[in-house]
Amino acid sequence: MGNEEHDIDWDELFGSDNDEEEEKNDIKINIESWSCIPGLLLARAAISHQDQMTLLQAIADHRYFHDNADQAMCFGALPAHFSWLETWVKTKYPELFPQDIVNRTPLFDQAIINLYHKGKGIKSHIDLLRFDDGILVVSLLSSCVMIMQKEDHKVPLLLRPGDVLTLSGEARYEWEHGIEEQMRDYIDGEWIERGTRVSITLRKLLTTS
Ligand SMILES: O=C(O)CCC(=O)C(=O)O
Ligand SMILES: [Fe+2]
Repeated sequence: MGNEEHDIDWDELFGSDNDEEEEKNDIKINIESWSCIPGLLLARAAISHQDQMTLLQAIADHRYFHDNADQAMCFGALPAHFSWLETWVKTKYPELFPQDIVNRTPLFDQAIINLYHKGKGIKSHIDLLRFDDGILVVSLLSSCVMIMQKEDHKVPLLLRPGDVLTLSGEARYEWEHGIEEQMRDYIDGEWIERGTRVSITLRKLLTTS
């Protein structure tokens, strides 16, 4: 009997410090990058389901999309329901930006909340140069395919609810990003039906001194 007790693998039952290490590594494995687009990173399923719901609830409570608007903006100190994302990046996902960006304070002082009804998109563009380097996009509610484009080189990215996309350097300044107007997206041999999508884009205005 006593011997059996010694056979129990307590680490397997209750986890060990090593498991915690592995979990941390898992998070890093979930960040995708594209060698052809330096500065583009995609943290998969980075926002918990609960945090996604809390963000959506805040967006509903603050009536960002009142009067049929499909876009709203916040400037200056971000409201608490978005500003936690700054601490979240700095503490949980600092590798999403180069160090000089992640260390700046504030990391972001502008938010755009976009509502895409099914089938809607956004024209291919590079974000205005009055915004600094380092842009973060949270996807909520529905998947869609975003197209990264530089000259005739197009790279499709599947964005799912809870994914966090970051753009810096080449990805921010040299590649356009856009979302086609279509009801469904074809990617990796699969059709993915669109629904209503909400995104939160966080940026930092350039300081003009
Ligand atoms: O909705 C998105 O995923 C991107 C939004 C965007 O590119 C922008 O507002 O500049
Ligand atoms: Fe953009």
